[in-house]
Amino acid sequence: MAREVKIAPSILSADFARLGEEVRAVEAAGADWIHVDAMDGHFVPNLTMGPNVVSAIRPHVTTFIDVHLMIAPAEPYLGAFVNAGADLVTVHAEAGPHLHRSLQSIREAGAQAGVALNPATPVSHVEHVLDDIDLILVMTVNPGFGGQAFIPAMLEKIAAARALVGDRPIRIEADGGVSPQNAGDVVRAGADVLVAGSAIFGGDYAERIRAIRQAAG
Ligand SMILES: O=C(CO)[C@H](O)[C@H](O)COP(=O)(O)O
Ligand SMILES: [Fe+2]
Repeated sequence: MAREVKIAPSILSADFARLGEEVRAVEAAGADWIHVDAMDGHFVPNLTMGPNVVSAIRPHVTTFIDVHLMIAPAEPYLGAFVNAGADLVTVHAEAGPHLHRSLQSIREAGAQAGVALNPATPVSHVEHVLDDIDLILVMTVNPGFGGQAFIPAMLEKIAAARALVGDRPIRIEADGGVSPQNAGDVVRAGADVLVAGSAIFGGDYAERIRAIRQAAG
């Protein structure tokens, strides 16, 4: 089945002092989604943004907003991220014992639900929640920072995630170190959403998005 590949610039690498302008610019440059990385300084060793940043950027774009929560516990904040304007909220499988409950809360609040897997977490962790998710986010770096090198062993994991979902309408998102150099391999392995932060921000956004899309095939 041919899948339309979505390019999702991560605003982790944007200029935080000009976020409204930055999201408008990547939307105009051809971004399909906007990826928002929320980090809590506990689940990952970095602090970034919360629901107030999502509500601040929401009026600037019509683009689908994809929120990646690297926070534990996530449960108390799920409704706030959806109410702020997230179209999809992804929680980490490693972030707490009640993954199914978190996924139900996201959908009940009105957004699509995703599960993220750290590099060492097997895809079998989502086997029993496949009816409750819209996306599997395969971390292709260790979560916490932009600008890290893609972990090649994650190509096999993307393929395992694709095989696991079968015919279900579940997207597979690759997040971390994605660039024109590896986008082709990542899509051939089975991903259909490509997150890219450092490979897009800091240059000509349209040109960089086009290069990733072209490499994705
Ligand atoms: O979730 C993330 C880090 O935890 C980011 O989305 C990811 O790292 C994107 O940035 P880059 O493309 O620069 O790797
Ligand atoms: Fe992310």
